Amino acid sequence: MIDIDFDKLRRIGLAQGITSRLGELASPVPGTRLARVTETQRDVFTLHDGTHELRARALARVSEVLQADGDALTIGDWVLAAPGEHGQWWIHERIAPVTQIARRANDGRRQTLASNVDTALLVMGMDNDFNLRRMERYIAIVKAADVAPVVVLTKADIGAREHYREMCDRLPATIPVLAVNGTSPSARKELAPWLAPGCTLVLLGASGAGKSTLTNTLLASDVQDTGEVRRGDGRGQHTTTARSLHLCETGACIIDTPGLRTWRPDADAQSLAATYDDVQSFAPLCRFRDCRHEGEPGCAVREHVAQDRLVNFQKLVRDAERVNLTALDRIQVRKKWKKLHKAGAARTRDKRG
Ligand SMILES: Nc1nc2c(ncn2[C@@H]2O[C@H](COP(=O)(O)OP(=O)(O)OP(=O)(O)O)[C@@H](O)[C@H]2O)c(=O)[nH]1
Ligand SMILES: [Zn+2]
Repeated sequence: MIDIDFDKLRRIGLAQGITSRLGELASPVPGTRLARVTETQRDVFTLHDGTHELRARALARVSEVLQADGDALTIGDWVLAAPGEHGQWWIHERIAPVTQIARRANDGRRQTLASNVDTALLVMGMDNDFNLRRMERYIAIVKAADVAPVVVLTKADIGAREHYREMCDRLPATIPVLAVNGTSPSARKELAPWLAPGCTLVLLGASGAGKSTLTNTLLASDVQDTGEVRRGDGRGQHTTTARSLHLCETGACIIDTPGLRTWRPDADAQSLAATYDDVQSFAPLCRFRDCRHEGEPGCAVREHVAQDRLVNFQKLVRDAERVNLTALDRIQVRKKWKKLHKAGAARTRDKRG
């Protein structure tokens, strides 16, 4: 039997996708408990089971299997854990995440950022840090991971308000854009539609963009609004002791991440291209079916999509293609050489024979 308290776990974001995966497990270890990873520190993990925080390590086979796939235990993951002999908890299984945001490090290794996330708050200041192209990259990366993007422009109180207009003009209307003062409680009201109970959000953006400020504002209990003072010991209701995955008053889970200015997408060119709704919807109207939207006549995409946005789109896709191609190319080249070598050896044999 696995120990699962659904009501309590729903409070820390347990959703249908994970429960059905749990039912599909071949042979779950008896006596294990379902819990969520709320903090990672090298090989020690903080888990939450809906009531308590647990400190755990992963069994070697769990980390090895994940590592072989370029995967790793990540904040937001759901795991099955059991106590060992000395009060130490062990992670016996990781439930395959429904969504996962990852990036490629410069050496090509995959780094996971957050698992089982519904919404990504893409945080950018309306100050010197403002950059339309970088925001478009963020959007493509999270959409390719099936996570819904919300653009949150911070420093509305001190930044250049026209940046808000620029962003709205640039992006398709399907992507929500907010301008907030992250230091003000009003930000909580503006973000309320994404803070429903059981939803998990991750904040992504460059260092100094205002992620931690916004997280703190979203986490603070609004005493004036509810007329209530925080209850309990801060566990379960408020995971105040956890640094990375926090429980918001509204019932949403919030993951704060370290600053990431740019990151290489962990997605192929095709899935990245598919995230540009506007390009995808106009492309069928181009005169040529294989239009690259690079100057062909009768191009509907060039007619409707802002030029700089299109240039950025093409760069993103080309970059992703190049990464794919180099890996593939290497295999192709190796195959070709092997073939030539074999043919050469066979010819030599024929001549001699
Ligand atoms: N006036 C104003 N200041 C803000 C706002 N958001 C953030 N700041 C300030 O900007 C600075 C950086 O904010 P942080 O929240 O630490 O930024 P961060 O994205 O968490 O940065 P890292 O933790 O390095 O990734 C702090 O001095 C904040 O007080 C805002 O909406 N208005
Ligand atoms: Zn075209």
